[in-house]
Amino acid sequence: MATESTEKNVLVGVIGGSGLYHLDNLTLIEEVNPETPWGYPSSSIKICALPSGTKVAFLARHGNGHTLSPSAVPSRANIAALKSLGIRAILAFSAVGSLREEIRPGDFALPTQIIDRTKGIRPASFFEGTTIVAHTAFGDPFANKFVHWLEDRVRKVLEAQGNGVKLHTGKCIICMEGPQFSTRAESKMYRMWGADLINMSVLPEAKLAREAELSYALIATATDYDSWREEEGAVTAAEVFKTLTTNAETSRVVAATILDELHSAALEGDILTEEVGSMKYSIMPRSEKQKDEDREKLSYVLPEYFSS
Ligand SMILES: CSC[C@H]1O[C@H](OP(=O)(O)O)[C@H](O)[C@@H]1O
Ligand SMILES: Nc1ncnc2[nH]cnc12
Repeated sequence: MATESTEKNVLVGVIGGSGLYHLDNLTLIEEVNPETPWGYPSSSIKICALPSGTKVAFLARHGNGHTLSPSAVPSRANIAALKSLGIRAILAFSAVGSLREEIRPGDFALPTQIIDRTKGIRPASFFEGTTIVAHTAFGDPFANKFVHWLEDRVRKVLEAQGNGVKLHTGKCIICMEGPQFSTRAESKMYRMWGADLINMSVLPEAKLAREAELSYALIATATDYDSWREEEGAVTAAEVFKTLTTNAETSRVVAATILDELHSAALEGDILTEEVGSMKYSIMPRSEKQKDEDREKLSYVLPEYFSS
């Protein structure tokens, strides 16, 4: 399926979260809406050109017009559709709550760890429902080299902007089911567990990107302090919305500054090859009990292993 890729030469996909429904300074080339074996993505994917001519793909996680709740985001279709376009790296954005005093609303963070508090209602594997079993390594849930590559670049952009937005690195994000926010007790418990940030969207997105052998990193943009601060009101959507617009503007500046270089890095393959080949020993060996139709389905995301 990665055949369209080199023709289109779109190597970097951006997933926009709450508040981030488009990027700046892009010329729309075409909108595509691939039907994958897991259905259609959240919205059509916009293939756009940066001022340099470099192409990137943009997908709004909750759909255009934010019609999909976090539990209803068709993450398998999203990741499969991006892979089918030839994407190698996904830069995802997310509005998150902060579980630490020093991560202030308006700050950005690059998490390196995840705690899963989703409730098992989101399909979280391409192998689910097939006769093929795979156990994907997920100890380092984000693409280490990619995250490291982003650190200096994102920090520089934020410093140059001069609005005092800080970048926090090496943080742990907890992904809850939602759509309701956490109770105060849960919020405090997550802090005790060592979580620094909270959202409702990084899973199963990150797991599926890894299964599809795509490099995935998340820029977490803090909107609130969740509900752990004794003297303060618990988080509300109204509070989140207050910071969402400014965070989205800053995210667009970050994207506009780094996407060209990210495309070059993906082309050269130096930082974004870590995940390629990672599924080779995760998939149980071929057996006659595996159904051909399942192999065919999986060839959409992993043609390297399942194309006959
Ligand atoms: C709008 S508040 C909760 C909502 O915001 C985040 O969305 P995203 O990660 O797509 O930016 C969070 O994960 C929740 O889905
Ligand atoms: N406090 C919070 N909890 C979960 N997801 C969020 N997204 C933004 N703020 C959040």
